[in-house]
Amino acid sequence: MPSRVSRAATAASLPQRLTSMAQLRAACIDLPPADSSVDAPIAERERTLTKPAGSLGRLERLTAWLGRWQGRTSPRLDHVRIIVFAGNHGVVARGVSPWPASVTARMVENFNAGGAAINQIARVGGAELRVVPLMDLRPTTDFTRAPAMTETAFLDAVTTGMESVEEDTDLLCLGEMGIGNTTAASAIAAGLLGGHGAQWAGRGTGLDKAGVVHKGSVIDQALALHESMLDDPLLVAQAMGGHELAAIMGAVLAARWRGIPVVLDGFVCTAAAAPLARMHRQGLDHTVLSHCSAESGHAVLARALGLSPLLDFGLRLGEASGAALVIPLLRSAVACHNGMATFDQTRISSRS
Ligand SMILES: Cc1cc2ncn([C@H]3O[C@H](COP(=O)(O)O)[C@@H](O)[C@H]3O)c2cc1C
Ligand SMILES: O=C(O)c1cccnc1
Repeated sequence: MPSRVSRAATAASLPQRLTSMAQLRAACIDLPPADSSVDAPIAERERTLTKPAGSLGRLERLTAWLGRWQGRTSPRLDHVRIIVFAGNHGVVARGVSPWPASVTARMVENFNAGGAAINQIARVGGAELRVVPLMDLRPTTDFTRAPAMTETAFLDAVTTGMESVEEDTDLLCLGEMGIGNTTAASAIAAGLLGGHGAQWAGRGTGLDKAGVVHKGSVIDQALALHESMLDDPLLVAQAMGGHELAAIMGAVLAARWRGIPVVLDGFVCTAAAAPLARMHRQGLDHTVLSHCSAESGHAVLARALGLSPLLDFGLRLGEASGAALVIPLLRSAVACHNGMATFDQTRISSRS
């Protein structure tokens, strides 16, 4: 049975540190598949458990998903890790967020002091939380004037994301903090999927109607400036993304190579990972989407990527808060699969 051992062997072909776009491109295209040998044993055990067949609905599908990406017939959630990547955005100078860029650093302090929403939800989910600030929170270039990142800065950020994924992780929940990053996320979505800024711009942290219109026009300026890059998903991420978004992409990619299932957070996190789905049709198959964000555009983006959100709670925070919120659901799925009695162990049978 292909197991964690052979997966460790494939991980060796993911470069430790990216030094060229060609290397990154190859890692995005030549992806390891799921371990489908665990599908039959998991389905077989599911059939024997003391419940009507299929009655745990999506929980059963989540168990099967965890098993095939972990390469385990009995999926485990012993080491659940949350990473929040933080970065700043030059495009904030264009007035696209009601909050100043300095809030990014203040929120990193808040995460480290345990005072943010994600700290509370992570504790409830029994998950370890790590916060990774990118480039000492130096902002990207305003992408209405030039590419957000040089190739080197982009590859460094992707590499940091890759390096942040610890090998012994059973489930990785990803999120971000970065004032202005809903503008970057909208620009990436527009760059990858088409459409004008107005179709992708949302309220973010609380813009009014006029603010959203302005944000849409800022995105249109970026799309016009970087038009020649729009047919290359990685260049879209470099030109209009951000450091923390590139790191999320790197972490999702590294998790794929290391046999680690991933929970994506809201609109920003989904947009950050989206280039991987454009590089490879199954590029996000090892991920689930925690929720549908209230940020307009997320439902459309999720549908276009073939992701079906687990929750619809009106969340619009980021910070991996939605991703962390579904950890108890996944723990419940695994607990049922691994812990329930089988019909053979009980006196329950389908005939009287
Ligand atoms: C206090 C505070 C805490 C946050 N936690 C996440 N975000 C969220 O809001 C930001 C994106 O929204 P925009 O593009 O409108 O700036 C990101 O940092 C995101 O994680 C926050 C925003 C604020 C203000
Ligand atoms: O859905 C998100 O990721 C989101 C929405 C609003 C603000 N920050 C993040």
